Amino acid sequence: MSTNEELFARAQRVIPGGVNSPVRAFRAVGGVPRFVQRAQGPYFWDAEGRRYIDYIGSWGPMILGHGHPAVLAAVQEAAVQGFSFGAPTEREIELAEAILAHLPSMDMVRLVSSGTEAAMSAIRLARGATGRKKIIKFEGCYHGHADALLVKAGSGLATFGNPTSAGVPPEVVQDTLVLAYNDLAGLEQAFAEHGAALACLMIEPIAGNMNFVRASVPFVRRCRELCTQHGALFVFDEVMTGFRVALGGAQSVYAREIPGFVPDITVLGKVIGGGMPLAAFGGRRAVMEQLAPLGPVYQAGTLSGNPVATACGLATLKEIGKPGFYEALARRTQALVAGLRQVAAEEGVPFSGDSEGGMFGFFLLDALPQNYHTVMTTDGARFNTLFHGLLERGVYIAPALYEAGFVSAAHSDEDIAQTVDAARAVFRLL
Ligand SMILES: Cc1ncc(COP(=O)(O)O)c(CN[C@@H](CN)CCC(=O)O)c1O
Repeated sequence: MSTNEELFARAQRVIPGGVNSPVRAFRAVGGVPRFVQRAQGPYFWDAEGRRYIDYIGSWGPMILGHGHPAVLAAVQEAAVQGFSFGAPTEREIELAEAILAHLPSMDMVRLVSSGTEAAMSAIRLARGATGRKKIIKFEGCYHGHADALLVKAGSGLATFGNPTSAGVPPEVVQDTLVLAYNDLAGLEQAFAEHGAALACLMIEPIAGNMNFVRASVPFVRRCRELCTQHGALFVFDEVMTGFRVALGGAQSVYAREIPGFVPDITVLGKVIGGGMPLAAFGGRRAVMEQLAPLGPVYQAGTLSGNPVATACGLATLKEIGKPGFYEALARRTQALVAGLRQVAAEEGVPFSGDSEGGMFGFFLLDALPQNYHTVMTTDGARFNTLFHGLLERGVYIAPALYEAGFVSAAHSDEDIAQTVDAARAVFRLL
């Protein structure tokens, strides 16, 4: 049996950074990544046989926990029928219908293989449907690694972006405007100056890539109003929040406060694939029918709507659609955050936390941040001590202070209690 350290050394010889996605390398927190051997329910076991309570769950997809029997059976059955055809299947229709049943803002949906692909395609669709080039995104929101979205704020926030990655030519992001999250004044200014040229505004409604920051209701309402007024499409990136915070996604949470609220395009991923490579984007029929083969906006994918992935997603959606699922999940997630808040207070550690459905976040700050700048005032060294202290005690949270956490239906009250006890011991060290 190889140790995590041996596997990491071997991995780094053949895979850049030893990982296939950067956050897995523990570079923000230091130390050696845990190589997962197997997972079941709320747990995974690493290469050295150690068990962890898993609060990442593949960054959101594993809402049922690992190895749910009904999902496993559906995947096994689909695999026997065939891995991939490059031809239409009934199951893709079933999954599309299941998604649309819960998201009344969408008349049609296109299945793809990753959130990046879905977000990238949504941008192209918005540009094709409006005939406009400029887009708005927000600092701290992550929409995958498509070139036009790897951008940080320009010199002044309300200026067009600069690439955040080598290999992205400045001209590719020159039409991307990066604004401050929850900043109404900046939003008004951007639309006043650029409204007629805007194809879309894309936002993470609850920003899980800033740990857990909610767009305020007034801010979402104003985004909706300004997009409508200026003819720009309002794109909700619900790759993380879709079917995670509620059966109707974050858009259903905002619709409770903003009567009749709907985005124009929704980007989905993670939960709808149940842990397999599957994502989607959808919206009103008039917009979606701009897509090839019907319309002029090209978009394609060899493994789009993959028969095994769609079986996994369908079985997952069937389970989470059962009565009481989200109420129970939200209760347990709230209990986790409340427990952490309690022990942080007992140990005198600054703490603020929030959750919606099965998604949560917390900050070693006295108050919940409203934007990226405030999130990044967190004491990184203190977070890293917390991260490793929990890891040593068998609790696996995100290896970065700007990432969210996820509770599954498989996490028990005992798992939550064990996590809070571990946190109490670590808070004592901070
Ligand atoms: C709101 C949102 N939109 C798009 C994406 C990109 O999805 P993927 O291409 O990684 O499937 C993501 C991906 N989330 C990260 C977690 N912060 C995935 C983890 C990783 O990059 O390894 C997302 O959170």
